[in-house]
Parts: sequence; C-alpha cells; structure tokens
Amino acid sequence: MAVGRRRQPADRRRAQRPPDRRGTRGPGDAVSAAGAPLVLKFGGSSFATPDAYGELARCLDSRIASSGRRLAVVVSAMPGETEALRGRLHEVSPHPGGDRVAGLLTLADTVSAHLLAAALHRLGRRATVLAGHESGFTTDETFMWARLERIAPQPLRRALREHDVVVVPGGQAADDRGRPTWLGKNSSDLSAVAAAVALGADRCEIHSDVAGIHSCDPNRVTGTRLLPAVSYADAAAMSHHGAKVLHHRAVRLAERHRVEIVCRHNTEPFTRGTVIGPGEAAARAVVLDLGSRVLAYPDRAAADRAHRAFRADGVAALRLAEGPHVALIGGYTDPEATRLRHGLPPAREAGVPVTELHAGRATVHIAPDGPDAVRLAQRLHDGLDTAAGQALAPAHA
Ligand SMILES: Nc1ncnc2c1ncn2[C@@H]1O[C@H](COP(=O)(O)OP(=O)(O)O)[C@@H](O)[C@H]1O
Ligand SMILES: N[C@@H](CC(=O)OP(=O)(O)O)C(=O)O
Repeated sequence: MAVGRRRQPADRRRAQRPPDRRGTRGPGDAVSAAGAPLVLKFGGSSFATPDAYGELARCLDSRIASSGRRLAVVVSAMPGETEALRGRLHEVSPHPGGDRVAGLLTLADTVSAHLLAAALHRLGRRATVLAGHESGFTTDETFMWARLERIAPQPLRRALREHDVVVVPGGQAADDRGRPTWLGKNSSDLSAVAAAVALGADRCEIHSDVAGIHSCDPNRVTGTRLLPAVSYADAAAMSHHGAKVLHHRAVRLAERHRVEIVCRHNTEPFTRGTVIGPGEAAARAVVLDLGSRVLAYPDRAAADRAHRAFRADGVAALRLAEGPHVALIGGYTDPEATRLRHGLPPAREAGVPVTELHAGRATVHIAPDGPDAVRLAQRLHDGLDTAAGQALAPAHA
C-alpha cells in the first residue's frame, strides 16, 4: 500500500484489512490464532549486553503464551554498534556515498535481529528475520535518509503464517531496484509503525529505557513529568525538534494510518507510559537534544537555500523564525557534504537548539554549547507551569 497522506475512515480501513490476519496457526503449533499479530519494537537501549537477547526472548515467549498472538518484533542495534560501523567506514573514506553508509550501517540492526531470533529459537519458538530487502518496505533512492513510499503487506503476513515471531531489523528498507536503503538515524520506530501498517494492526508498542514521553528529557533535566496521553501533533512536534524518544516520521505515519503508539519501558513489567493518538496539540514541554546544532548563514536568503538543500538531502532541518538560522536535528549529518553538493555558503556553528512547546507553538532558543543548553532547558522547564500563554514565534520545518 502507498504511504499516502490522506486519512481514511476507520471502518473503511477495517474493511480493507485482508482476512489473513486471523488463522495464523502453523502445523503442530500450540499458539492459538486468537488474534492479529502484535507489533512490538525494542530500541537499542534494550540490548545493553548480549544476555539481554535471552531475557527478552523469555519475555516474548511468555507474551505469546499469554496473548495467543504471534509477534512482529522490530529491533535496533546494540548501543554504539551503528556508530562504530560509521567510524570504521569514515576511516576508509571521509565522505562515503550514501549507498555505502546505508549498506554498512544497517548491518548493526541485522546482527541484533539475528541474535534475538537465535535466542527465541533456543526456547523452541519458530522465529525468522525479515531484512529490509525482504520486508516489503520500499523507499526512494536517498539511501541515508530514505523516504518510505510503499508498504507491501504480503512479506510480513506470509512470514507470520509460518513463524511465531518475525524479527525485523529497524531502519532497513530497499529502493525499487532492491538496493538497501536506510530510513535514517534512530528510525527503528518508523519500521515498527510500518510493520503495524503492513499487518493492519491498530497499535504498535514501542519499548525504550524510559516508560514514555516526558515533559523534557528525564535524563538531563530534573522534575520532568511523564505524559500519559499525547496527541500525534504534540508527539510529532517534540520529535521534530529533537526529542529522541520517538522518530518524527514514525508519528506522522501512525497518524495517517491511525495506529495508536503505546510507549512502554523495556524491562519487565514493561510499564505502559504514554499513549499517542488523535487529539489537539496541548502539551507543554521543553525539547533538548545535545546532538542537534544551529548553523548561522550570512543572510536569510542563504539560510532559506540551506534549509531547502538539507531537506532535499532528507536531513531533519528546521528554518528558525528569528535570524538566518537553520537547526539540524539529531546530529549524525554531514553538513559539509550537503554544502559542497548544493554550493551553499559556509555557515557558522551558532550553538545548540532548545525548544519550548506550548499548545502546538514552538519557540527555538539557541544556547552557545551543550552545558548551557542543559541549564537553559532546566530553566525553561522550571517555568513551564507558571509561564503565561504568550504567543510564541513558530519555527517551520
Ligand atoms: N521528552 C522526552 N521524554 C522521554 N525521553 C526523552 C525525551 N527527550 C529525550 N529523551 C531521551 O530519549 C531516550 C530514549 O530514546 P532512544 O535512546 O532512542 O531509545 P531506544 O534506544 O530505546 O530507541 C531516553 O533515554 C531519553 O534520554
Ligand atoms: N541503527 C539505528 C538503531 C535505531 O534506530 O536506534 P534506536 O531505536 O535505539 O533509537 C541507529 O542507531 O540509528
């Protein structure tokens, strides 16, 4: 199915769901086919040590037994593995082509998927791995920040007819010619929502080292609150400005296909923290990401051009409302490569963006460096509950 932008009424979508969501029992399988497969995602923070695969396999085994459902499980690489591969690649070539980056870096997630499948197999579960070129997720040819264009339901459905668990390495897809593409840094969430769309699932559970979305990064700022329910609009705005907990395209895809995202902690009892679904933009939050950078251009026209160039390269970039500034969100980009490719003027590093969100409006502040950004985020967060609802200048994507 095309990754379209138009929404469909919920009952029409239900009617379109193929009947093979049910009756997935395999030969000699004790697992009942009582319901559609569950879609679960476990981020890199779930795999701090190799033992984590065995522990997670045990939990998944229990989940199959208790729910009577089969599982599509999207996994990310162990922490640091993707960046270790990037480091090795850059030792060989300082500006490698996007196809090399996509081909190599996504292998880290493949390793993780096979480790989990092996741990499940050890427990007697039938598990397989569906890599990007087999998953039915088709993208454009951007390679490093590829855009999802089509989601074919058959590969996952077929694999789930024959297995208790299908493990999908996050972030992987392929272009029309079958070449491996990468959905971008931290894009396993997007793969998880894509898997839910493929399976016609109403819900996708995303597990992380925090129970859910907080009013600011709880690992950097004190006094944060867990937000139990967040609208797609607020979750997308937070991710868009750099809150790492969810990938912004994942939120958009979930909204378009009406998939509810349930954020949970990645250790037992997998506490459910935040449910993301329809609703107004109402959250008050502060977004901090120390990997993000603001670039200052000589004038507004140059900043506009740079913004378009980064976006064309698939990079998450914001054109800030004040001044000739562009924020590159999430880091891990090669601004020099984009500058050379698009003939942009040189830019000055202006600092780290810190964003205040209030009922759908965003104000991006610029802190000179990381420690200042943390202090600023703390100050803004401390003032959240008392801040007047003044009109805030929006940054536009
Ligand atoms: N507003 C926020 N709410 C919760 N976590 C946040 C927020 N902003 C940033 N984070 C960070 O996101 C991290 C989880 O995202 P990530 O590292 O991508 O997890 P995973 O590896 O499980 O995918 C948390 O450890 C936290 O530091
Ligand atoms: N290989 C991916 C894994 C990923 O998506 O990470 P996480 O789900 O932990 O954010 C990356 O580092 O980008």
